[in-house]
Amino acid sequence: MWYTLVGGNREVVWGAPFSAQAKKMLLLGSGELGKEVVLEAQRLGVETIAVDRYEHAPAMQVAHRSHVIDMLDADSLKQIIHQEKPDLIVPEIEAIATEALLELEEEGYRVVPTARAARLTMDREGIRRLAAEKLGLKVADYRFADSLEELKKAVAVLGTPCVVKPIMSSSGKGQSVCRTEDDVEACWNAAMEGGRAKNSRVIVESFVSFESEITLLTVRSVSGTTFCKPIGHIQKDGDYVESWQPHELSPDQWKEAELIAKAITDELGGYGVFGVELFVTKDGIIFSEVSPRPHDTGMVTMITQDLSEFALHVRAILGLPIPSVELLTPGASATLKADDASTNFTVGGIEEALSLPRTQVRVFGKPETRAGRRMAVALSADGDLQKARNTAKHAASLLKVEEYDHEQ
Ligand SMILES: Nc1ncnc2c1ncn2[C@@H]1O[C@H](COP(=O)(O)OP(=O)(O)OP(=O)(O)O)[C@@H](O)[C@H]1O
Ligand SMILES: NCC(=O)N[C@@H]1O[C@H](COP(=O)([O-])[O-])[C@@H](O)[C@H]1O
Ligand SMILES: [Mg+2]
Repeated sequence: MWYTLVGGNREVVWGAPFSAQAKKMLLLGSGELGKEVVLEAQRLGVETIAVDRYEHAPAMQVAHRSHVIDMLDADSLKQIIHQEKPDLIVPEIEAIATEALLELEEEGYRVVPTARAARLTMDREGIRRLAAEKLGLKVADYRFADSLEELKKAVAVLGTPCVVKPIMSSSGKGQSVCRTEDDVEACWNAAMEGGRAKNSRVIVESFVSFESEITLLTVRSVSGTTFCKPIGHIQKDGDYVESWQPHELSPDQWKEAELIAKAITDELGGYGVFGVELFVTKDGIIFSEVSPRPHDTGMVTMITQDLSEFALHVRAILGLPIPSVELLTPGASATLKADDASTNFTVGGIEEALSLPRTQVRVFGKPETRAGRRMAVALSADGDLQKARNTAKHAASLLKVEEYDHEQ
């Protein structure tokens, strides 16, 4: 190994990709968020390896190389890590055999932000018990259930409406609102069909009537803890459709939100971006969940901040300083989702969307659609936040996923 040390530390010196001195970053999960992480890592000359459960995932299309494995299988995960020997293992989704990450960390591998954080946030039970029972953060009342019978009992205790979610899922998959006791069975079935892992445990939460919901991006780096301006968002069927930054909070709300975000991220530890999801209610701020990685609603930072959440994540995990984060303009994002499953489709309307002022699009390049699958996002900036939101929504509405017609 060869190092130049000019007042820096060894960890932040690296050679060219593919060389023996390269800094190697391996992503577990290669969706739209990972794609941006890879691009930012490459800007700093890092060698990138993308891993996911299917071929041609978005981050694989921009990484130096890729592997397709079952990331829920501990042996496959360990095998690929031992083969690649990355300097950094970067979980990009929850559904990973996190017990393998704990072992790999013991062996000396660096897991971002830590293997324990990946473990605790991989299922809703770990993070919920930590937040509510260890840290005493305000959360919606909750119960866990392993069968339809247990779910019926839990709903009877919590009352309706309540929200039923598989303990391991994301982007709202398998989540449903139980409005009356007659809905319980349908909610149970939805959770069994929609969860990411073969696990029949669910969480049921009292429904929170929030005024708004926000993501507080919190960055832990060598420079300390930094908060981005709050991101407001709207979710449909448990998945985000629109986000904007900044979301106005009163000074008291801001203070409470920061305290919660600091408490949970300090507890999880390590370096990186965390997406702290909070409900803003008349009676204060309620903790919902946290991603120990960039957040989908945070894609808006690609147009609002000097350093996007992806650039921040990469800097933080590489041990580089983050002296400040600037919000350059108010802005908004809106998503394009597919209506049906297809392997033979086109994404159109890009020209029309880009004819709107201060608007950009990101087309993720996913090889297949599914009903409700996020395929692209529109980003708009404007000094007037409401205008930015309207433009982003308009741009997203112009984007279309269509079945490819051979006859045309
Ligand atoms: N207890 C609740 N009360 C009211 N709304 C809720 C509750 N839990 C979840 N929601 C709504 O559903 C959305 C998704 O829930 P949650 O974040 O728990 O799911 P997720 O599948 O982890 O989503 P993601 O992966 O996108 O963060 C929330 O942002 C919120 O809009
Ligand atoms: N809310 C979490 C989230 O947005 N995660 C992002 O979606 C991808 C999975 O998408 P897919 O289900 O379309 O493959 C993940 O890989 C990640 O980039
Ligand atoms: Mg969420």
